Amino acid sequence: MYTEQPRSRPVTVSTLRQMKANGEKIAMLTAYDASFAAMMESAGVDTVLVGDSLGMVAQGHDATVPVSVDDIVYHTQMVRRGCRIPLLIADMPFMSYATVDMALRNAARLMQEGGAQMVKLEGGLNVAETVRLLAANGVPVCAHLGLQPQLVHKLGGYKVQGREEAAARRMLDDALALQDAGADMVVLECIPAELGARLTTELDIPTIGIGAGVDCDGQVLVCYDMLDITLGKRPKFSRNFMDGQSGGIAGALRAYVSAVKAREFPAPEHNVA
Ligand SMILES: Nc1nc(=O)c2c([nH]1)NC[C@@H]1CN(c3ccc(C(=O)N[C@@H](CCC(=O)O)C(=O)O)cc3)CN21
Ligand SMILES: CC(C)C(=O)C(=O)O
Ligand SMILES: [Mg+2]
Repeated sequence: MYTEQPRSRPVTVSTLRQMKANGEKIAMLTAYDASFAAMMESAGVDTVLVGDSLGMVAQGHDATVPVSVDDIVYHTQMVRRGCRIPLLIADMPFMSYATVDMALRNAARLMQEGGAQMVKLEGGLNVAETVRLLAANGVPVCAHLGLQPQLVHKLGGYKVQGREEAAARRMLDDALALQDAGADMVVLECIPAELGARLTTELDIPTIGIGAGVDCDGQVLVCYDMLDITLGKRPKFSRNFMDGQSGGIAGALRAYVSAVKAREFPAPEHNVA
């Protein structure tokens, strides 16, 4: 069991860099309201993401596409009131960074109105210039490669990415371009574990995996999946942390943090390819 003392100081971008350097795994979860955020803080979660997955698990849509900037601002405000220690990241929704001007304006809203400390956006080379301008304006940025759920209507479904060597190489180029543009972190979603390991070795910035193998610098899950309250099917890469422990939701959150820190999650059965 993870028995470190709870943190007394807020997690920053440099804390996360230091964790990568020290080989301490980063535990991230999504949160959409103050109560869950507070429980995550108590459980030792390092960083909390107000994900656009809220469009699916909270709003009941079958994609993240309908989520608006107003929605993310509203949920980020709620999460902000629940926790002070974890680094607070807000997803930029579909079409909210279609132009650099829009990206700057909407990132400003997530930080100034929502209280986010970092914004996350999906894409590779196509968003590198956007990332560069955000970074130049003091906006910490988390990139998001592999499966990009906002592209579901182009992809035709939620599928594993980077299986072929050519696609893996393109993803590596994308990741290096994003890092060069000033990204502080990158989420890797639904890719072979070997590719997650390769990207983690090649990059100086921390990698956070979701269905990307145990060798990423950290892990993230949609909290509804790990608490087994997801509407419909839970992705194969998730695990029900309510199982095998008697501490309720607080226990499940602690079990997740502990399993990530101990490299026990994800296990080979959670690998996607
Ligand atoms: N509840 C929930 N969990 C998530 O992880 C999540 C969301 N919602 N919404 C936004 C995106 C969409 N994501 C998804 C959604 C579905 C699969 C999925 O069904 N994957 C298949 C394997 C993929 C394949 O067939 O190649 C699976 O069985 O897990 C994966 C990621 C990840 N994110
Ligand atoms: C699954 C994570 C990485 C995400 O982007 C979300 O929750 O929206
Ligand atoms: Mg998202």
